[in-house]
Amino acid sequence: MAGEGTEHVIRVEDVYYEYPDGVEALRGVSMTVSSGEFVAIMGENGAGKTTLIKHFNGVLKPTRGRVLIKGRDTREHSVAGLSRIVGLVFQNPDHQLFGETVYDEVAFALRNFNFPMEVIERRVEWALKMMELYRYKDRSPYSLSVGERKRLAIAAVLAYDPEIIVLDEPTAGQDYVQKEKISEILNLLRTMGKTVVIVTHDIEFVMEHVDRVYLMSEGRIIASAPPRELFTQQALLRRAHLLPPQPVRLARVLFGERFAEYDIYDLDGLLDALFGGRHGGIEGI
Ligand SMILES: Nc1ncnc2c1ncn2[C@@H]1O[C@H](COP(=O)(O)OP(=O)(O)OP(=O)(O)O)[C@@H](O)[C@H]1O
Repeated sequence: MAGEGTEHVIRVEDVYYEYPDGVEALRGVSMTVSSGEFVAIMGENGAGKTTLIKHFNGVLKPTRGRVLIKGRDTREHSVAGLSRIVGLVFQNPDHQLFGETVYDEVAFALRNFNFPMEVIERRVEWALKMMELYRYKDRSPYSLSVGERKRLAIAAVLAYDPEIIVLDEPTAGQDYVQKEKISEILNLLRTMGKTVVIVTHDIEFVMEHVDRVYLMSEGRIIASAPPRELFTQQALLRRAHLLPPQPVRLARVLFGERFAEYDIYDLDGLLDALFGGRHGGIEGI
């Protein structure tokens, strides 16, 4: 986790955003993300999560308030310039497919950012292999499945190596094996010192990967806390239409009032409480 005094690479200051048709999607949002931090933004459908992250590369500019990316006010910088620092993978991968082939798709940003040819080749091959798409490199992106297209959009961002990576619903539509793959990528990004923001409804994924959760509801941030603190607070979760992780819910049923005495946030914690460490861990299940 990034320590105190670490540089805030994302700083959102009292931001309001109103869509042209009058929908007020953000209502006074303030938040920060430190360098190297992994943060999740969670909340009910329509809470404003996607609207918020679209402010990080300047696709949307605040109606009121300001967004600073590494100190740069997004209103004074181009989307292209900000995108070099912030790689954003949209919820719907089709919104960011441009290339005729899978290879071109990943090479697109690298060419735009004028990387040398040999670097482009190396990076594209690396990113496609990471996302297990290399064998499709000559195919049209539109011939891929939805899950594969999502991984292609992630590969395209990984390839040009931005400092901040923002993923909108990365695990949606991915099977168990590919979800593990995305987990591996996140672990790798952590060792590389990247800053990562994930928008997701996937509580288990959040428990595994993030340092801090910003909980949103109706265009506002209603809480900011490490996942373990947040996921035991039922009233807050209910406001954001989230359920605690299943092991936490089961532990409440099993242990009632004594629940708080145990260290239960995931399945391993529950198994420890039940069997005192005499179990094979969740891998055996
Ligand atoms: N282009 C748009 N024009 C008008 N209103 C919009 C537009 N995009 C989003 N909204 C509205 O803004 C609000 C916030 O939407 P947003 O997509 O940011 O929510 P979200 O938290 O990402 O939701 P979800 O979990 O469903 O993806 C919603 O009321 C939505 O209907």
